[in-house]
Amino acid sequence: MAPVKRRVFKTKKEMAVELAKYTADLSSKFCKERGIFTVVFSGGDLISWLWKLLEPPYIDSIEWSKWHIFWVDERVCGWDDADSNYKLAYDEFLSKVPIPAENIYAIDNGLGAEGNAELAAERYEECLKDKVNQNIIRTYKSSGFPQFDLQLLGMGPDGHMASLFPGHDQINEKVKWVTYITDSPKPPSKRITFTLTVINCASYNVMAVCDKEQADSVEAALNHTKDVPAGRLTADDEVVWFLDQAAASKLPHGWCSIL
Ligand SMILES: O=C(O)[C@H](O)[C@@H](O)[C@H](O)[C@H](O)COP(=O)(O)O
Repeated sequence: MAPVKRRVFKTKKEMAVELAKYTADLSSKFCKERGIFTVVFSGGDLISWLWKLLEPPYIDSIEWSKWHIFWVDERVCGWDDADSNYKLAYDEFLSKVPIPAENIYAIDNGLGAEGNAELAAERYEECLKDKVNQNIIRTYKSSGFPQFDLQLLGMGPDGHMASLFPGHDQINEKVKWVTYITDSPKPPSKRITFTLTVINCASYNVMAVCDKEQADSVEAALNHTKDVPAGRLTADDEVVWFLDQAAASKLPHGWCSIL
């Protein structure tokens, strides 16, 4: 199994600087190896921690035209809705980098606006299958499941990741690539989400978490003291938890290096 690493930073700023370096290094590796870099975003605070990529040297050196963007989860709404993860990423990040519009794979706008979670999940899974057939997304070994190069994830205070919530059944889905929830404890209630199998097939998984509200769940996930969805995160090559000191504050002393 891939190693699970933890990196703890004094400030969110230091974390963002290292997160940018980590992402840029992987971009350069995959662009060189395959000429394509598949990146999966989550919603929440994660997007705001990508600001360093928008500055030199990264803004000028990253091969943006080779990036392909997907979402690990999305709220079931239209693209212009204030809840939309696509809108958040577009406004704060995607509108500021030259990634071709055709390389950005958002939820179906019409189904989102209609609030049709089930069909929106099916349509997003079809989109992923299409990109596998076009060799844009790789597949994981012989499983046929999609394998993304890098997923940038966040975790809620209850230990959820993507839209896989504690005590909800979506985490047990083994066949589908994308599923849906209509009673999400975190608003809005309707969401689509990658399944755990798909999430764990990724080559590199980053879990970025800040603030003390998440500290108990960080401890539970990393020490496996309680079964929270984020505690089940693995990857093919590497999982790295990027934490600020507050989020890491419940971990045993000396367990993490403070950078
Ligand atoms: O659509 C969403 O709400 C997100 O994708 C969700 O899974 C998020 O990553 C976590 O809830 C952490 O969110 P925060 O970073 O805002 O705490």
